[in-house]
Amino acid sequence: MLEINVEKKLASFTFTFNQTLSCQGITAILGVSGSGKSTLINLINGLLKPDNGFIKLNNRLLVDTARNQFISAQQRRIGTVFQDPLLFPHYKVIKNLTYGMHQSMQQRFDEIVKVLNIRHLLHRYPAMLSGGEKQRVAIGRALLTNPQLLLMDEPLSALDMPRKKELITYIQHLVNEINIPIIYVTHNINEVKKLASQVAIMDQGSLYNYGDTASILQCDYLKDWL
Ligand SMILES: Nc1ncnc2c1ncn2[C@@H]1O[C@H](COP(=O)(O)OP(=O)(O)OP(=O)(O)O)[C@@H](O)[C@H]1O
Repeated sequence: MLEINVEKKLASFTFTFNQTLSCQGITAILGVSGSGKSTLINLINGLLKPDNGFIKLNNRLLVDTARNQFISAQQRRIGTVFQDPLLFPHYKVIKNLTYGMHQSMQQRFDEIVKVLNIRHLLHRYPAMLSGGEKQRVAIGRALLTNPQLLLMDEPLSALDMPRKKELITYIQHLVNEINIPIIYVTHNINEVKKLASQVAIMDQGSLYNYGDTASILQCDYLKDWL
């Protein structure tokens, strides 16, 4: 469970978000460009500090401005997968995967490599991978840090349509087989339909609506998106 009650002044508005996310399966954060989706992700993973408020993950305080408490990004036990996979170019895939691996994940290495279908890539350098393969390695690297929560910020946006479809299948496997809660940022409603159990709609820096996918897809706001 992720409890969020934060404010942050941005260039064109003050970002506000006050909602507890159950984090069962995949929670999509949906909104147009500039609505504050990445700001939310970066407040959760500790790359940004709120001006006011708190965030708690499974009852663990990550930040609380009233108590002057701020847990660093490295200590949050949250993995983030960005639009750009950002692998170390001079390390082979295997070293990219094991670089920040948590000790407890050694016995799950094979399982994660299998789910993401990256075993045949382990001894290649990132330059020898396609965009979709790089993104699968980036997801594997994030999972091997043993996070309690995985954040994905538009992970498909740099990929062509066949690769998008392929990666969606792998993300679905993660939820079923690795059993990790995922917060998934997108402005693509088809990705929401395929992946998400819950959806939060962001609009001009505020939470517009939050609920299970079937009911949120009915809301007036999304009429023009369908
Ligand atoms: N560090 C910052 N300081 C001030 N303003 C910011 C900062 N980061 C983003 N903004 C502004 O805040 C607003 C929300 O940006 P954000 O990147 O969170 O939106 P987004 O929904 O993720 O957009 P996109 O889909 O284009 O990535 C934008 O108007 C942006 O210009």
